[in-house]
Amino acid sequence: MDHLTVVDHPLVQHKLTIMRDESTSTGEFRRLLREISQLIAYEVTRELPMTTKRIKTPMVEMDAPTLDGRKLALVSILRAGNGLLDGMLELVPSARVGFVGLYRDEETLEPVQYYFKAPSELDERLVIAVDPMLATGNSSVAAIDLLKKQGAKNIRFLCLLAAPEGVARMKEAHPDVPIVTAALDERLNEKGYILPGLGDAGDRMFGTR
Ligand SMILES: O=P(O)(O)OC[C@H]1O[C@H](OP(=O)(O)OP(=O)(O)O)[C@H](O)[C@@H]1O
Ligand SMILES: O=c1cc[nH]c(=O)[nH]1
Ligand SMILES: [Mg+2]
Repeated sequence: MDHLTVVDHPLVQHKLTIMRDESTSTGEFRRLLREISQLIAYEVTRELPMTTKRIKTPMVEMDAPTLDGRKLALVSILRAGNGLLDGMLELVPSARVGFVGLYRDEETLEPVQYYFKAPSELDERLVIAVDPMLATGNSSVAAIDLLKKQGAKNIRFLCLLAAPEGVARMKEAHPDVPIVTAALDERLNEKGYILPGLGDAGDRMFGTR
């Protein structure tokens, strides 16, 4: 997989435009994030290993394709990652789920960790870390550091918006982790927010601030 994949599907781009619009309500924002997550999930899971199993249709027996290997692990970077997680779990209900609790210190833009819980046997699973925003990349780099420390070897990062600064930081720290996003935006502002962006994803999802 390429280091950066931008999912330019018309439905993704249409929904993203509504999410960016400041007049979109919290409920609508959350619903759209869930919908988009399923469309991006399609891309990030495209190369899952397959095998076949013998089944009987009402007509004949056949060797039918089925997913191979360990159940995949979805890891949500709290809080905003949960918006992507919910949609992906509807698509892959058997996935194991982990959580990395991080928030960005507003002054230093450094991540502050408050929680970590990962599924077992991470080294044998495809691990998909999800967070809508890749801004400086400090949070995603820290989350992936933790996942690697826990044994994860095959990791992908799924987001909604990426800034060039965050993509470069991820490429430097974790060149083995492909990024799948709905859009690559222009840049960060002086406070580390993505431009044009959509504002604070967590606040828009949960109606805080
Ligand atoms: O790439 P970075 O510069 O690290 O910024 C991105 C992080 O910022 C946001 O989280 P935030 O800290 O606002 O926490 P929240 O999800 O709890 O609102 C976002 O969901 C990412 O985790
Ligand atoms: O633009 C940004 C940057 C970081 N976190 C957000 O929620 N939005
Ligand atoms: Mg936030």
